[in-house]
Amino acid sequence: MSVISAENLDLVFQTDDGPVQALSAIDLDIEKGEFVSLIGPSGCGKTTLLRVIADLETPTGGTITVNGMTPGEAREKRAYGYVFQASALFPWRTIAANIALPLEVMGIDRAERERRIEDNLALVDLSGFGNRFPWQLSGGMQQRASIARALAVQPDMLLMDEPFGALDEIVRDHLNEELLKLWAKTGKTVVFVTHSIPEAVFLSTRIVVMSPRPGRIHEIVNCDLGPDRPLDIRDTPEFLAIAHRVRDGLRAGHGYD
Ligand SMILES: Nc1ncnc2c1ncn2[C@@H]1O[C@H](COP(=O)(O)OP(=O)(O)OP(=O)(O)O)[C@@H](O)[C@H]1O
Repeated sequence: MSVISAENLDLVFQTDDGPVQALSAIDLDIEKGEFVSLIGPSGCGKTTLLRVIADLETPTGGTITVNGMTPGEAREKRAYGYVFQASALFPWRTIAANIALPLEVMGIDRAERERRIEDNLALVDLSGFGNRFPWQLSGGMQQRASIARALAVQPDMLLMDEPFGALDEIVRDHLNEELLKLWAKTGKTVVFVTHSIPEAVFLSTRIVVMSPRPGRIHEIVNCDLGPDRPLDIRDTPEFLAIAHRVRDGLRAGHGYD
């Protein structure tokens, strides 16, 4: 069974300047354990699609199921963790208390909360940083903490909206490697929004190339580089061929030429 199954999905926002068609005729199936990136120019509907999956927006046409349920039911069952572009950690709470917050809301007892905090801090290589405040950590560490927070609710799926977009190249490379390891270790399904072709090719099993006005899927590119991907795989002909194909798809979708 697909973890996410969208059929003929449409979303029109009503604005003061008239209707904006953010998504048009989206057909997409994502299987358990896949790492799928959404890539495309600004305004092509990547975030909107992620928000529809997360039940933060309601489509105006078509159907979508998440784990066989409506997005609303899946949200209630905590089927996913959401990681935003900025870490969205509460500055007045320590890292541990930030991770604990959704667990408190879920009514999970203190001992289990502490166990999950420790386990997930270890998973993102932040053991010992639980008592720090977000502002005491670097941007990359804050993003790792927000990944730990998303994982602590034990979701089947991670929805990540340009989580590393604001970080410098070297930190981003490092976090890409860490995320890949985490994905291999946990087997979670990941849906990942990015503007970066190398990031999408490095991380994904499939890349959904979107085009704007209205936001639609232009092409889906398979990325069969295998699970073992050191950073220097980016210099191999196989990697460059996939990157080339994604770039061609983005160009064609743009309608420049
Ligand atoms: N709440 C909203 N109300 C009205 N229009 C919206 C709303 N959210 C998004 N849009 C519009 O829908 C379209 C798709 O936006 P979306 O943020 O999904 O694109 P995106 O591909 O994620 O862009 P970016 O890469 O810049 O983040 C854009 O034209 C945007 O202006």
